Amino acid sequence: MTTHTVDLAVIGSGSGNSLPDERYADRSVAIFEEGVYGGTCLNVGCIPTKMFVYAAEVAEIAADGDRLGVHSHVDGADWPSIVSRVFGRIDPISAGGKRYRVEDCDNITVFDTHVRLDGRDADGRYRLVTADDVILADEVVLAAGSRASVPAPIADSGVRYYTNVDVMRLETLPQKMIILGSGYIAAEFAHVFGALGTEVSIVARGPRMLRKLDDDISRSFTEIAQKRWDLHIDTQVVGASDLPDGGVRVQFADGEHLDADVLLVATGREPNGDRLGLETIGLQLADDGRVIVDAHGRTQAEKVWALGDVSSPYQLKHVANHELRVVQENVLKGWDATDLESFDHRYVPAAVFTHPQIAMVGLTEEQARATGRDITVKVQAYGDVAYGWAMEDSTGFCKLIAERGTGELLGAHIMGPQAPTVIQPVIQAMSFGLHAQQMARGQYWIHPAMPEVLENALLGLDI
Ligand SMILES: Cc1cc2nc3c(=O)[nH]c(=O)nc-3n(C[C@H](O)[C@H](O)[C@H](O)COP(=O)(O)OP(=O)(O)OC[C@H]3O[C@@H](n4cnc5c(N)ncnc54)[C@H](O)[C@@H]3O)c2cc1C
Ligand SMILES: NC(=O)c1ccc[n+]([C@@H]2O[C@H](COP(=O)([O-])OP(=O)(O)OC[C@H]3O[C@@H](n4cnc5c(N)ncnc54)[C@H](O)[C@@H]3O)[C@@H](O)[C@H]2O)c1
Repeated sequence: MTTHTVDLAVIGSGSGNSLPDERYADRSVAIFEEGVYGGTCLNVGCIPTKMFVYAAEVAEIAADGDRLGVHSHVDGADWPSIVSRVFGRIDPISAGGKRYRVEDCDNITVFDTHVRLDGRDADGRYRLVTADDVILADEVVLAAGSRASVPAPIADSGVRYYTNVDVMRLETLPQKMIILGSGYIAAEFAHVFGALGTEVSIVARGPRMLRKLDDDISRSFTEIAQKRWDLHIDTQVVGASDLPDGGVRVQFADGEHLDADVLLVATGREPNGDRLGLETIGLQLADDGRVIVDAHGRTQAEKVWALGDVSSPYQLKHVANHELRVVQENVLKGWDATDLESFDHRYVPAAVFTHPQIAMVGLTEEQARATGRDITVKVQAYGDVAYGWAMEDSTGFCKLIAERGTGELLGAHIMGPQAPTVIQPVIQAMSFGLHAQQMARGQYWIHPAMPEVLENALLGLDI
């Protein structure tokens, strides 16, 4: 065992990798990464999925051409070439990021291994232990992310299953895929594989897909999903077995089963705090497994900070990055500084890059009603504004929720083409306190562009 002493230890190279910027040049820093350098978003999350999503989108548009008088069709997808294009672009970014830290940053040491905490030494420094090294650190940042959670009937069955980590590197496009789960990851991969030619079955334990979203979105999306994919709702999985042809069988509680070439598990993600030895420094986890932090990113152990999926209520990259910026400032200011920066979780937006695309910010209608405030709701169809009408869109809509009287915007939920882009002005309005009337009439809206769906929704609110 070799012992090293550093000022700061960072566990996780996702958002954590960005922490030591030039202002940290006079501090010695250890970065620990047990997986691929750069973390989930870059390697197995946001970035590769959206590269596949874009390819799927191109296939969708081509397949839809005839409806508009453009004779186009999809001859099939060259899956191996898509995979090699996607990872041919991503893998060098990961390798380059690691090389930069190892070769160009004199104050930084990268340990490419699992690490866990092991109490404190006699001087109060934190002990971090790997298979070969002991690292003593004055300060620690937990940025260890989350991992796919696999339900017991699948984990215990011993079948070969895939998660976001390996499904994007399949050698061939499966003919049939079962996706277990009906949240973000299920909706995005169903779109990707379905559009590229796989027969997709989705197994949802509840009555609808995307159940955490606003009811109108969840209900409408489920109706669309039922037409596009083989959707099994209210279905409990009790086991699984390998088939002689290399496929997999998933067994349901009602005695029915489904067979496919590939099983993708997309049933939520659990924070990695349980694998960090936090009990040795007196830290307990919240009931949902998150590391508990205050508004400044401080845990209950002095000079141990946390950010991103390991501690955040939002498992989103833009939130992990925001929390990183807050903790980055705060570590420089010092644990007891009176002017620490705070996390801003007031208006966290999110998007599901499925088909049609979905985006939201603020409260759902149900949550808004539960506040007891007098609310007004407007649902504006894409097809009733010029560009949506030109596209002959028949399913898209924008739902706005505001307070009657003040016009304060409380929530926005959009399903339709470019929803994650169309929603951005509402995020801005809510973040800067712009109310519905000012937002609708205090600016021009380019005609006939898609955001007119937002303008019309604002004007339709009964304030
Ligand atoms: C398929 C998928 C698609 C997604 N798409 C989007 C999207 O479109 N938009 C969006 O906003 N979010 C998306 N997300 C969520 C987003 O990827 C995460 O919220 C974000 O990456 C979390 O960043 P992080 O830095 O907290 O953790 P991570 O990026 O997961 O980094 C943590 C790192 O810590 C390492 N680690 C953990 N424990 C240890 C240990 N004990 N020792 C050493 N190393 C350790 C891990 O190997 C990991 O690399 C997606 C997630 C998935 C799975
Ligand atoms: N576009 C994006 O921003 C994006 C994309 C993908 C993932 N993510 C992030 O990653 C997180 C994880 O994604 P996800 O889709 O795995 O989680 P999710 O929370 O969105 O959905 C989990 C799904 O699994 C189901 N489920 C949970 N336990 C189950 C069990 N035991 N048996 C059967 N079904 C079960 C739930 O009912 C739900 O449908 C998301 O919450 C999101 O924060 C974001």
